[in-house]
Amino acid sequence: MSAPARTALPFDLMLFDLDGTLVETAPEIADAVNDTLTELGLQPATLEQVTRWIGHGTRELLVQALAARQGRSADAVRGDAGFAAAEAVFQRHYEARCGTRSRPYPHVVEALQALRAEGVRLVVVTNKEARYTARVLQAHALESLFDRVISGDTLPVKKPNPLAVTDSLLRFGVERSRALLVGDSSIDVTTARHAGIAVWCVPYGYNMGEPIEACAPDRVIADFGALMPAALQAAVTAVGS
Ligand SMILES: O=C(O)COP(=O)(O)O
Ligand SMILES: [Mg+2]
Repeated sequence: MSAPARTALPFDLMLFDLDGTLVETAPEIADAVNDTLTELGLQPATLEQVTRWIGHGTRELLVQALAARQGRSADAVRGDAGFAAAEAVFQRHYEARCGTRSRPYPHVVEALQALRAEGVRLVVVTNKEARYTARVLQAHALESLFDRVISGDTLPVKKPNPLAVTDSLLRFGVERSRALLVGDSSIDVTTARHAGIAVWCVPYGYNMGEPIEACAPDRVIADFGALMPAALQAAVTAVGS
């Protein structure tokens, strides 16, 4: 694929985390977790607990939920012969819940449309498994805004491994210095650091209960309404330096 023309912004490629960055998904994930726990005869979890378990993909989230509710270690749950059956129950419930209570965060759609109009390549990089990613994006008519969607099981490794980023740099012919990852967690910051690209974070997402500032992203933006102004300001700073 040919390299994109340089945009007026400092970035020709922007990669976006999904859960907690583009879309508020915790309420419907919590619904699916609690449908599953109830069906398995276990006590439900709170929204706060489920929110802290988001980040390493929904399979790992289910491991954490079962470990907490059964008083076992995560390793014991993963190694349990019955885990596949629990996963099938979760899959059924989460597919039914996807898109019911999730919402794109304020200004996300307008910001993505504005970036596309500038010619920036846009990629989703999420640890959520592809079957659910597709449903969430479809439910909110977001898929057509992206040039590529990379889920937790699209490549052999997931974040914080930087492969999704480095593979996108190659595919779109973009230099590291012209790419930005926008995320909400330490996993996103580490992914960007491993890939050698800039990382900006939103403070409202799911960072396993920690404030995002503790992860030292290059910039914290209040929301997607601040994304384009911050990028334009970074362009001015780059020209001035
Ligand atoms: O599904 C998860 O656990 C996390 O997904 P994210 O990478 O989009 O935040
Ligand atoms: Mg996230």
